[in-house]
Amino acid sequence: MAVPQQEFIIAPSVLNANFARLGEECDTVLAAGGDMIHLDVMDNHYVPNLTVGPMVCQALRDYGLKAPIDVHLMVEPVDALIEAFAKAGASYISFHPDATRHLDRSIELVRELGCRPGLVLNPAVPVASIGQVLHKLDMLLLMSVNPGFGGQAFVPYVLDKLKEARAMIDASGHSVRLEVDGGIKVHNIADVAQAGADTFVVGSEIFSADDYKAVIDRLKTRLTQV
Ligand SMILES: O=C(CO)[C@H](O)[C@H](O)COP(=O)(O)O
Repeated sequence: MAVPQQEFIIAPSVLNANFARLGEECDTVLAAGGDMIHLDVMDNHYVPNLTVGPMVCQALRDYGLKAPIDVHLMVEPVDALIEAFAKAGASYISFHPDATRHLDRSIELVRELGCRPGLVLNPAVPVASIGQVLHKLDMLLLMSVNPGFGGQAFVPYVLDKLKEARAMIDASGHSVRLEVDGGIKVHNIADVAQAGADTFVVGSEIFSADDYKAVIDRLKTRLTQV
């Protein structure tokens, strides 16, 4: 049974935000039309960069952030940080299958802790590799850059992976969001949506602009044309 196309969601990645005033940056980007905050957690081990831990997620909740927080764990191993981010107010918690020894158990852990589980596939990892656990997910995130840094160019072959993932999700009959992350811009978001994505992580395109609302309006206008 096919699942109808879900509404489009823009998830601004705060990787390129001004971390000295992160709470205000989140307020501004949400007021500008962002739907949820995407938080990139990097450990200088799974990826060659180091960002934030659960304290920052908790600080955003304490600051008053009500929007969903979409946590992308680029860490290895994952289970201890799944627990810490669940306690710190994460909404979605997504991680990479190759960062845990017990994939099914880690997915269950996210669910047991009251969060929405997601899996993240790097560009070269086949979509079919997570077929057995697709029904357990709320999110499948396809990386369209090699993870670790904002501002990289979209990897073109991920368009075909999105089509494959969309077909797999629709055929499964389960409601799984199909998120894409890396190199999403005004000029390519429509093609990426056409390929099947419904949730778009956008970092530098928004945070390098003076007017976040103008960029998000342009992204959403492109989506209305799909
Ligand atoms: O996860 C990421 C990198 O690992 C970032 O979320 C992603 O790259 C978004 O930034 P941009 O839109 O600038 O590509």
